[in-house]
Amino acid sequence: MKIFSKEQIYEGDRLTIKKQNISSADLMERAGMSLFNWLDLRLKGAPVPILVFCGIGNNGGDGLVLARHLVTHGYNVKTFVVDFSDTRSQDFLHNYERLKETTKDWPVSIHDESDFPEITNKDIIIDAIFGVGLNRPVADWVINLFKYFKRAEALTISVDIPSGLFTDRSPKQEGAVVKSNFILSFQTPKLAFFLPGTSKYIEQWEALDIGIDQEYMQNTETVAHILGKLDVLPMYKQRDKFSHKGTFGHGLIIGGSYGKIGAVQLASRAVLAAGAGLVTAYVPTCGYVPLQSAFPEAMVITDADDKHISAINFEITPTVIGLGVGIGTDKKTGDALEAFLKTNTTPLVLDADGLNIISKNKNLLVHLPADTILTPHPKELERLIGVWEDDFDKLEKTKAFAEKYKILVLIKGANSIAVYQNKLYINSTGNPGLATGGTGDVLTGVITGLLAQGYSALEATCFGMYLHGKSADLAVETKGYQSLIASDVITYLADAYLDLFAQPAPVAEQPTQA
Ligand SMILES: NC(=O)C1=CN([C@@H]2O[C@H](COP(=O)(O)OP(=O)(O)OC[C@H]3O[C@@H](n4cnc5c(N)ncnc54)[C@H](OP(=O)(O)O)[C@@H]3O)[C@@H](O)[C@H]2O)[C@@H](O)CC1
Ligand SMILES: Nc1ncnc2c1ncn2[C@@H]1O[C@H](COP(=O)(O)OP(=O)(O)O)[C@@H](O)[C@H]1O
Ligand SMILES: [K+]
Repeated sequence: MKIFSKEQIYEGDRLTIKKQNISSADLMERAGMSLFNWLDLRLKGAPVPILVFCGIGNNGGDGLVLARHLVTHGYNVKTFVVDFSDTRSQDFLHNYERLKETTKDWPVSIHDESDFPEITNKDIIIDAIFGVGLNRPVADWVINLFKYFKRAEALTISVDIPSGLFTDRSPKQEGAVVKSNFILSFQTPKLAFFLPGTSKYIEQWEALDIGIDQEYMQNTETVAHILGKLDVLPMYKQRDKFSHKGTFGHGLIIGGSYGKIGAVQLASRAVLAAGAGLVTAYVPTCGYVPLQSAFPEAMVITDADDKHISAINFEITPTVIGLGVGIGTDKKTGDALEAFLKTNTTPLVLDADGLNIISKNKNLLVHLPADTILTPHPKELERLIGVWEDDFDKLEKTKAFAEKYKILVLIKGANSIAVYQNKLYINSTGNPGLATGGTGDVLTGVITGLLAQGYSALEATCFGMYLHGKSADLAVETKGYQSLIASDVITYLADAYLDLFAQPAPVAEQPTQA
């Protein structure tokens, strides 16, 4: 699913108005109506107090349309105008008048803290104060209103975007954003919903279709995408009846050091579980017995050194190499990696200490083959690209870094983001059960295994992080968040694959009356 920028959203509105020969007020009516339908379906006329807080722009206008429909359908509504500026939008004014014509209960203006109304935890707050038009820091008294909402512990539903959230930067002040329980976002979610610094203001979101021009939606290229099942399904490669293990490539995992051989075992098992035909592990000698005993499907090549990789030499011809899991940062290993990277041309996935070694010797970056995949968690990323101001800045810096070296960077996190050719691919699967040692090693293995089968770097990364997260989502159903361990993510990969083609369960038939 595409994530449109603020400029693209405004352009979509403009084009829709033109092509469908409607007014901007008509489009606002649709937006407000879609909010009403969503609420009405759930509330079914319940007399719960609904407090609609409107700004003075078009987000506020949407709130006024919603308020009007709630009034005409007999809901218990109170409307407030948060007067943060004198410049009201045309469509706000139009709907302000319409609401006044509909009810004697006119909107109440809020100018400062003394005007804050009483709110209880039984009420519903509709937050239609700021939308995507927010372009400067919010005034202190309005931030106090956001905090007042939070203290009230009422169910809070935001229109389009939680008020206070920018579309292109993080708010400077903690608490300067409405803490939403649910966001009803027009047509497309916003990038801020998925970034670690701003996602804390969001519990759930849903995109409401307001009939923005389909051709525009389809043909417009966006920087960011959120990856769901429908996005990764077309990447899936079917197996030919006459295929054999050679068809699916040979993954080589280079890594491990004394005490960290398990990382290589996890990554190598994941290579095969993702579907590669063969896997070989390249480890220090101490890894030989544990790997051969615990994992009979793998072939093992050992380094001359017992505890650390000291030279990377092998006679096989792997399709792809996954390098770095458990490898450590011993000086010998650093030298071995440098010598290897200067001659290697095989496609590469780099993770963990493999990345940390490169961070200390950035001259090595120019030796990475094009489309090398780097899989840093945020701390590893910082060592590679330096510090950033906020998540948006981090993404810009990562884009520039990936472009400079013609590589792909997968930033791991609750919503992992792949950065490639100036585009962002945001994963939608996964859960906090993955916050346990070794799950990153499994991810490296999955991506290596997919590359081995002929998936492109972008496909292997997107499909790999989707499957990895999906596997964890399915695993927690029986393992729970706390007990999930990295090996489970490998076990449940099978279910993640099967789930790609699972049909939705049929709606249970209603028993017919005799
Ligand atoms: N075609 C349509 O009608 C549709 C519209 N849609 C809806 O429109 C929403 C965007 O509306 P919007 O552009 O009017 O901006 P909105 O977010 O309401 O802000 C209002 C104004 O406040 C100002 N301002 C900004 N920051 C400020 C600050 N810190 N403190 C004080 N003032 C500040 C700034 O104006 P400025 O003062 O800069 O001139 C800004 O313009 C979108 O989210 C969606 O809900 C949908 O219904 C689809 C169809
Ligand atoms: N809260 C979370 N929600 C979803 N995924 C998570 C969460 N925490 C961690 N992950 C995922 O788990 C993996 C952890 O990787 P990493 O930090 O490298 O761990 P390790 O080095 O122990 O293998 C990444 O794929 C990351 O995206
Ligand atoms: K809002």
